[in-house]
Order: sequence, then C-alpha cells, then structure tokens
Amino acid sequence: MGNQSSRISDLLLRALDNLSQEDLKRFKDKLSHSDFEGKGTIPRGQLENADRIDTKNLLMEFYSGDAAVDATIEVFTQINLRDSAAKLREEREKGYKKKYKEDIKKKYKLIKDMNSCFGDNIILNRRYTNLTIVDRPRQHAEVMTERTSSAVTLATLYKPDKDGQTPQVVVLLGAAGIGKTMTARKIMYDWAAGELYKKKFDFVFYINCREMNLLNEKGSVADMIFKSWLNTNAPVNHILVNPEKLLFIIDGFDELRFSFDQPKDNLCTDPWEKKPMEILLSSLFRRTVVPESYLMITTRPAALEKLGQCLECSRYAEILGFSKAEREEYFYKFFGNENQARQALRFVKANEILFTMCFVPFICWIICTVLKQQLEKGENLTQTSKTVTGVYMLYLSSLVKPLSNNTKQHLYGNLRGLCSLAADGIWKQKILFEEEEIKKFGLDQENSLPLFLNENIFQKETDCECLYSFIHLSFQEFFAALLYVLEEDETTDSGIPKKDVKTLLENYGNSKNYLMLTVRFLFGLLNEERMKDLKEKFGCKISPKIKADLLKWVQANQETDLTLLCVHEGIYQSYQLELFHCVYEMHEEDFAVNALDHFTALNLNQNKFTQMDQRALSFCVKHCRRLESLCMCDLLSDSHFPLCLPVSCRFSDCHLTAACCEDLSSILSIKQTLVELRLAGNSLGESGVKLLCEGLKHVNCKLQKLRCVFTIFFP
Ligand SMILES: Nc1ncnc2c1ncn2[C@@H]1O[C@H](COP(=O)(O)OP(=O)(O)OP(=O)(O)O)[C@@H](O)[C@H]1O
Repeated sequence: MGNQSSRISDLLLRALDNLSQEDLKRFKDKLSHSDFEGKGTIPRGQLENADRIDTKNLLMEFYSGDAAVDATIEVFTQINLRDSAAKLREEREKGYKKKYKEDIKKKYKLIKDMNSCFGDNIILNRRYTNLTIVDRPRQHAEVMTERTSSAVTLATLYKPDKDGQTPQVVVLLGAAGIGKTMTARKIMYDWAAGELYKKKFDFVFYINCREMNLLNEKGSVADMIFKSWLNTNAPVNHILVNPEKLLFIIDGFDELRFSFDQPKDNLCTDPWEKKPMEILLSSLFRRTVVPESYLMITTRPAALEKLGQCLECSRYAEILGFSKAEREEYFYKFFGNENQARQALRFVKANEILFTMCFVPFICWIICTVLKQQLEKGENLTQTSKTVTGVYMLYLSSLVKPLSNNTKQHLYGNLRGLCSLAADGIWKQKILFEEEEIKKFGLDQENSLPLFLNENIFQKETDCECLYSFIHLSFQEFFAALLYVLEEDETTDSGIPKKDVKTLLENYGNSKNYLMLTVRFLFGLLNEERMKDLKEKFGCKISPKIKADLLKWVQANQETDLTLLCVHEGIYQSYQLELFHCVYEMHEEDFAVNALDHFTALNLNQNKFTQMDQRALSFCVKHCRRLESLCMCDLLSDSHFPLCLPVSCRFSDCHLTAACCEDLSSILSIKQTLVELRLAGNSLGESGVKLLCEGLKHVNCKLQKLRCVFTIFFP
C-alpha cells in the first residue's frame, strides 16, 4: 500500500471507529443509496454484514484515493453526523500539511556547495548564518527622504507595521550574492520544521523564476501547487479553500524575462485557469488571482522599477548581508574547524577591504573556499584583493591551478566558449542553458563543464530535462564581461556573434539594468594587474583599447556639480553612484583621475551608504582633482571616508572620530588650498581636537573658516 493509501486507510478507520453501532448502521444504509460523483452505489449486499474494517475497504475500493474520504464526509453530513464530518475534514487537512511539511523539510534540509561533487551535501542549518535585514520605507517621494531603517527578522516580516497594517506582499531586496535564494530556502525549511509562520500559513510554496522562464506551456495557480507538491497528488481543491493561509515565495524576480504590462482583462482570476506564464505571474503580482494569499518576492534592486510597474507592495525589506559578527560566525561555520577558521579570519581581517567585502555572503564563500584550499595544502595565505572582480579572479585561479597541463592547453578555448555562452545568456536574460547551446559554444568537451557550470535536473512536465547554469548568476555576469575584454579571435570565433562594448554601455545607459553587474566587472577586468593575470594564468589575449571607450562613457555621463540624493544603502540605486563603483572596480589612479576630472562640487547629503559605497566614494573623491567643494553628513559610524582635499569641506554629523582627525590634521598641514572646513555634529573627543589643533597650528595651514561645536573639557 502506498503512503497515501495507508494514510487514507488510517483516517477512515479512525472516523468509523468513532461511530456508535447505531450510527454505523445508519452510515452503511445511507452509503448503499448514495451515488457519489456518479460512480454508482456500493451494493447493499456487500455492506450489510460489513464490519468497520470491511466498510473502510469497500469505500477505498469503490472510490479510490481521496474520493473515499470525500464520500464519507458527504454521507456523515447527510445523516446529520456533522461533528464527525468536521473532524474527518480537519484530520485530513492535518494529514496533508504534515506530509507536505515532511517532504519540504527533506528537500530543503540540505544544500549543495557550488563547487561540490555530486552527492556532497551540507546541512542547511550548519551553514546558514543570520543576515542583517532592514525594513525599508516605501518608494514615495516624500518617504524616500525618511532615513530611518529598522532591523527586522524573518519572523516579523508579516507582522503588522506601526500603523497596524499586516503586509500581504513583502519584497525582499538584495544585491547579487547577498543571500536572497538562501533566505528563501531557509524560510521553506523553517516553516516546514514548525519554527516560522506556524500559525500564519498552512502552506508555503517556493517558485523559482529561473525555471518559470523556461516554461512554454500554459499553466495555472493550481499547476504551481501541483508542481510544489513533491510526492503525492496535491489536494489542490482543499488547499485553495483557505487562500488566506497560503504564502507563495517567488524567488529571483530580476531573472524573469517577461514584460508585465498586460492589459487588465487579460489577467486570470480563476486559480484553475491555464494561461501563459507571464500572464499567470502578472495575475499573481497584480492580485487578480488568489488575492487573499500572501506573496514574498525576492529581487535584486536593479529590477525594482520593473517590479513597481506590476505590483503594489506593502513592505520592502532589504538584506544588507553579514554584519562583522555574522561574518565571523560564517567563517566558523564554513571551516567547521576552529583552528583553520581562526587562521583564515586573522588573515582576512588584516586586509580591511577584503573583510569589508565579506559582507556579501557569496564573496565570503569564495574567500573561504580559496583559503581552505590553501590551508589544506599547507600554503601561506597570501592572496589579497581590493575589488569584487579581484575576488572572482582569485576563485578562478584556484580552480585552474591544479589542472593538468593537457587541460590547461585547452583552457583559453574553453574560457572563450564559456564567455560567449555567458554573454549570450545575459543579453537574452537567460540563465538556464540546454545541451544544444553548450555544444554550440564548444563546451561539451571533457573538463570544460564541471569547472564553471552546474548541471541542473529540471522537471519539465513529466520529462526530465538536463540543463546547465553557471555556478552562480554573478559568475555568468563575470564571464560575460570577460568576453568584451578578450581580443577578437578569427580562428575560434566563427559563428559566435561579435560583441561591441559600446552597444553594451549604451544599453545599460538606456536602463537595461540587468547589465549592471556585467558592466561593473568589465571595469574590474581592465585593471592592469587583472589583465596581467588573465594573460599569464589563462593565456587570454586582452584588448586594452576598450579602456578608452569606458573612459569616454564615464566622462559623458558626468555633471560638474553633482548632488547624490537619497541613496538608501543601495535601494534607490543611483546611476551616478554606480559609475563611482565602476571607477572603483577598475582601481587605477590614472583612469580615475581622467574619468572624474569634471567634478568641482559633490554633495552627498541625505544619503545612507553601505560600507562598499563608502569605499567606492572614498576612492573616487580622492581622485577628483578639481573638486572644490565636498559636502556630506551622517556616515555610518565605522566609515572610512577620506578626508580629501577640496577648497571647502563640510562633514556635518559624519561620526568623525579621533582617527579621522589624524588624517585631517595632516591634510591641514599639507593642503594650502583648503580654506573652509565645517565639522558640526561630530564628537571628536579630546584626542581628536588636540590632533586637529596640531594641523591648524601648522605653518602651511591656510584655513580661513572653521565651523564646529565641540563639547570637550580640557584638563
Ligand atoms: N545566510 C547565509 N548563510 C550562509 N551562506 C550564505 C547565506 N546567504 C548566502 N550564502 C552563500 O552565498 C551564496 C549566494 O547566495 P544566494 O544565491 O542566496 O544569493 P542571491 O542574493 O540569491 O544572489 P543573486 O541575486 O545573484 O541570485 C550561497 O550559495 C551561499 O553559499
């Protein structure tokens, strides 16, 4: 007997056992007259002498599966045994939930490391580290300037807000690799384990946008539920009875290729109605179908505008990544060996930029993976990197290093194919690739695949289809960028469309935001050291002339007097801020000086920057040679903003510390053009003020105006 039959058998027997002898007699009598769902009646002769077990067996034989329970409930109701009917209904619901939860727990309990061998899994809870998540104000102009953001936990996402409104749609935002998918998986697991949303949701369904892109057939909400149901037939009818107890997690909105500007009368309202995927998803987002259900949508910030066009969200929350303490916790979890974790942490902390970058879990994973390999081989921990591109290169090098010479010979060809596949995919917003495409780019050779691509087994209706994806979307973006840097190669590129960097930049400028990370990597790859590595380690022929195109592009996108308004730690990501990130990613003084030559004034007030934003800005401001005025306030308390050298500097409420005063002091003693300095709202401390005074006393100091309010007591 299958699992489901055995569950139904127990359920029915319990229900019949609870009947008195008299009620059982009435039940059998009514049953012998009932033509349930046109299936005819169970012959009276068979029922007459049947005991409870026989009756149960007859019910199961005659009405197979769930219909036997439906028939029993119906007959209970007809003979006025309403309590028994309600109890059976309730027990069946509990059974469904229990089974679904068990299956979900099994499915989400394990995760696969991106570079792991088949069957090499890790227990989710042993690796999952808490992330910092904050609530975000809505995107109305008047609230965009609201600067407070409060920490939230997964458990409080669907709790009423301060106005008493319970959000029905939660958008979980976060940059590439910050942990959105991991969080979605953790929610699935915790819910199934009874640790999250226990009373709030009866069923939680996970929908992966990457897979949605590939579904050419029409589908319905019911089909989505069927697909999530792992083993048995989903009791969709019963699930849909209480839509307000359902949560749909739609993971990776930014990966969807569809446009969502459907006219309203195209949308569906019936959960059983089959529609093309883009209409079905539009209907869910625009709340025309199962409008009482709850949604959680994860997306990168770049797709926020598109999402806003088809969805009215009631709560935005943003994943900010790992705090310092969480980064440390991650290292211990990753290594599972205190000694190694301590060594690795000591090494990473000594390189401040590297440690800062670890706020992104995926970067943390790459760094730990590379360090683990080095530690296991007894090598010294020597690699350092200042940019995200540098970290990705580290990973690439670590993969290539142990390859045999024979494999290395084919490396460049494979890499080119891989880059072409990646770029092709980025343009088509395609993340899963079929075997045909793998062949088209010559990647079907031994050794070319396992290094960079994952094999996914994707359930397409009943057939199992084999698909490939990069080990992480950001790696696809990295390889796509690499294609633009590689020199055209007439011998190997036949049939592969040529890629023009100007088209890439133009399209990105025209708000094709999904190109954002690719463009950022492009800058990163053109760093001299990266190019040298690419040549030496991977045999790449690099085309440095595109640096000139990048320079022109940055220059063309500049104003002289720039005010960056309302950047809330990445949410309202400004195009201009992204340009600063690009310049940072290249990390070259000459380029930065030329690229930023236009700026004379920079106003960074009203912003809340992430640590990485601050690093990028710090680097850029340092290289704005013609900057005359810099105005900023309210930096993070552990910020590292440069005390750069324009004519006028305003650092109001910048949490400047005594350490910053040391820089300031030396600037005052060198920079004779600095004439105005405003420092209101900073508590510099006694030692800070003393340091400042040193600079002010210096013979080179030509400061004319100093504005500050100090509360400090000198002994
Ligand atoms: N909370 C976490 N604890 C431990 N590791 C994490 C966590 N979040 C993410 N990671 C690591 O970072 C990797 C990338 O995370 P994930 O795929 O969830 O990012 P994402 O935000 O969905 O990225 P993208 O927008 O590029 O799809 C994971 O595969 C995992 O190794």
